[in-house]
Amino acid sequence: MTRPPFPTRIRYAEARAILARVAHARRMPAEALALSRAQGRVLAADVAARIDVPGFDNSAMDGFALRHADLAGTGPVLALAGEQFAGGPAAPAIGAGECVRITTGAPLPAGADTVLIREHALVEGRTVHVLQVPEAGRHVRRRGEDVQAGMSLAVAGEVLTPARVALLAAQGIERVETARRPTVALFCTGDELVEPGMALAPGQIYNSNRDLLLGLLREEGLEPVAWPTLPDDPAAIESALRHAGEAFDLVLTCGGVSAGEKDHLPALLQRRGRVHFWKVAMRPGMPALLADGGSLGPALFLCLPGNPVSVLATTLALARPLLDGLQGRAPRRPWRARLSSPWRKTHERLEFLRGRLASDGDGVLWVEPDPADGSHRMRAAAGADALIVLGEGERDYPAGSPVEVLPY
Ligand SMILES: Nc1nc2c(c(=O)[nH]1)N[C@H]1C(S)=C(S)[C@@H](COP(=O)(O)OP(=O)(O)OC[C@H]3O[C@@H](n4cnc5c(N)ncnc54)[C@H](O)[C@@H]3O)O[C@H]1N2
Ligand code: MOO
Repeated sequence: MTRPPFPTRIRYAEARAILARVAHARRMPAEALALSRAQGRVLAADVAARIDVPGFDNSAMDGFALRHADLAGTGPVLALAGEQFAGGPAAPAIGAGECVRITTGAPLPAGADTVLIREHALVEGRTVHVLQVPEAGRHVRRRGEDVQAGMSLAVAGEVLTPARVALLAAQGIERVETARRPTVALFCTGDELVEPGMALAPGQIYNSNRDLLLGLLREEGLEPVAWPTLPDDPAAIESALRHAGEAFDLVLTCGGVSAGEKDHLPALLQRRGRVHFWKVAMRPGMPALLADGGSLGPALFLCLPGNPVSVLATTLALARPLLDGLQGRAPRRPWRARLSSPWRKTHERLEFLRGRLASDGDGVLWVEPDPADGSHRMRAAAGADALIVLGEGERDYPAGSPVEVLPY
């Protein structure tokens, strides 16, 4: 048997390295987006602060701005000299023995250095009795206390979470450079597939991978386009993939990528494209294939196996790193948990087992592996909320073993 001219039966780490290299070479271009539409995007350029925040010393509470030096002695009394509301006209500077009524966020009047909260004051006409003396500087938010102009606020590769969007909005920034999102065409293949809502003939099954893939990709913020299900017919597959290959950044297929007589994708991509790898030593998900489209078009092709749990595992373990890489996203933080039950791993490949996460009263994260580990057993995957990654090789994992988990 001649060796194929591409990596095959490779280790998962090697597949990740190839995905990273291919993604780097196909980086999405940056596009400037209105900040209000940028949530969830990957930043394509660093952002530095333009202004100090707070922009001026201001009150953290509703109450009275005063000079702390005036509070010496017992039962201090101050003269109410004016008012300073947030966004209102500036109050005059306060002099000795005076205070100014102030609201939260209002600039501290000149001369004031401390705020007395409303609840600790008794007001009689223009006189304010101080019931409880605050520490010097209390309830004052200093200019630049949170952000100083020039400091780094966000760096390329970070995802714009709502909090990061708000941080940039507080700078008056209205446009940001983000990585364009890859466009994704989605194909399910197989003569046995019937869409939900139709009647099943003998030997047919419902297409469940389409909704699984649409959901997983939408959770990544993508807007995948599902194409009609493909029959196990080489000419029909070639024609559809060529159309998608011309129009999308990524063509994602599921099914028809293994060793069967009806598995046409590997031959097609070897003939018309350039295969980066086929078959990764992982379970489930072994038959996954990555290729450049070649004469099928400029798209990248990632072909996932058809078994539903394999789709879940390969999407999280292969497609997601690829999509992250295409957008220049910084590596995600790994999650670890302890196995609630022992597990005996009896095969060589890297395992992506289904498990359910729960944290205990001590704040330790545990994961309960589901013994229903067949790659067709979607009920176990649906009852779980994480994939448990177990290293290569046979091994006994006692209860309590720390393991990496991919929550979903
Ligand atoms: N001789 C070998 N047989 C198989 C191998 C192998 O290496 N040598 N690999 C096995 C592994 S591992 C997997 S995973 C599957 C993957 O096969 P394919 O990618 O070719 O997928 P299909 O054969 O088309 O389908 C597999 C399975 O999944 C069902 N399926 C497919 N699409 C959908 C869908 N959209 N929704 C729900 N279910 C779907 C399909 O009916 C099959 O039952 O191959 C093993 N065999
Ligand atoms: O790799 Mo297959 O996905 O084990 O069932």
